[in-house]
Amino acid sequence: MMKPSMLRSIRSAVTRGTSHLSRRGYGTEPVPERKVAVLGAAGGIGQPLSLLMKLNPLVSSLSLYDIAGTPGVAADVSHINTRSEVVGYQGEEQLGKALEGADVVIIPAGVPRKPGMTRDDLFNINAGIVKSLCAAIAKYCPNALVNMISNPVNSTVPIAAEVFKKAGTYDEKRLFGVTTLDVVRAKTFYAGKAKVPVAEVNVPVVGGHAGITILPLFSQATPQANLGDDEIKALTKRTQDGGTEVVEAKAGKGSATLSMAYAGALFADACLKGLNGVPDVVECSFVQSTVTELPFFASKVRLGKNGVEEVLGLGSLSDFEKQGLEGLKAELKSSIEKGIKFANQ
Ligand SMILES: NC(=O)c1ccc[n+]([C@@H]2O[C@H](COP(=O)([O-])OP(=O)(O)OC[C@H]3O[C@@H](n4cnc5c(N)ncnc54)[C@H](O)[C@@H]3O)[C@@H](O)[C@H]2O)c1
Ligand SMILES: O=C(O)C[C@H](O)C(=O)O
Repeated sequence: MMKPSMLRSIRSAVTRGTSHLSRRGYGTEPVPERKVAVLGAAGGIGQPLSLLMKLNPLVSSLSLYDIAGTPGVAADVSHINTRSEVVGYQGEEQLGKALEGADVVIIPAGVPRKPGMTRDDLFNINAGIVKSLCAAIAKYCPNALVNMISNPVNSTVPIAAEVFKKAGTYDEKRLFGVTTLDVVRAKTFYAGKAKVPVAEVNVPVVGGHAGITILPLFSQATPQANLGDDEIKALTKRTQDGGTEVVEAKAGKGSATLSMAYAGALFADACLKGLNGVPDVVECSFVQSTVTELPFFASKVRLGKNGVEEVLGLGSLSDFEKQGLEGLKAELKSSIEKGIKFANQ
């Protein structure tokens, strides 16, 4: 049996590793009540993400929804002695209750890739799942911030926007494609190559969330390191292929789940902090945008009480990054249009 001291050190390691998952920024103020719903909570991402949200002291109510398997996950997670009340909901007839009053809805529902597939190959199944979940969000919690994880993100976010528009609830400030895993990967790979402490590293990642549409801006990485052009090219390629690296290593058993849960928890925490009025919360996300001519684009975004407070520009790019930006536009445009067309059929 695990000793209490060991359990304490695991919990503190989790909290240290996710230092943003803390009351920092609140002083002695009471932390507001916040309901977070996870849709797809019994899945490979959903389970560890539910765990991490249960560890987040900003969450007072944790609503776990899936088409199957939620009672077990909810019972399990609910025994953890942290702030939030946990309720599991299963099946479409319970979706409304799961969503009612939610401040943040995280969506990792849908099928993952197998080796040889692209994220776009998931479109036929996941587009329908996302469409119906977003229709329910429009009905039961139209003011929630929506964190879209389900792939292909480059299309599922435009689908969500169209569903909300049709329902008359669309607010571009409240819809986010979660691209945080790209940032997490870029930071890890850069720190390894530049031999700098990973906790100090920042790298913006812009564009979208698939292959060449993922554009890490290593020219803006901090701390700066003297990496050569070939090293930057290799780091860029590894970041773009990070998802595929995991899909291949899992050899048919799905895609990134644990690192995605971590990234999803980071992003949801940033949304909660923004809602709670913590200043200067900035994360990269795929949002409605005028940064380029494309209607949706990932870039740094300042989060606030209403969701997106400001979509930040790209800053100055290296020639290599300028080329990458031009090179990604056609694919990203077509994925966005595919989502819009599907939602309006
Ligand atoms: N944005 C990113 O960076 C990123 C990273 C990793 C994975 N993903 C994507 O996240 C999705 C989920 O991946 P996973 O590994 O957790 O898959 P998984 O198959 O392990 O889990 C998916 C869960 O969704 C549930 N589900 C299916 N239809 C549903 C519906 N209508 N309502 C509610 N729940 C439903 C399933 O029952 C299952 O529990 C995939 O589309 C994957 O490509 C995105
Ligand atoms: O690669 C995938 O299919 C999952 C996810 O988008 C990832 O980047 O890991």
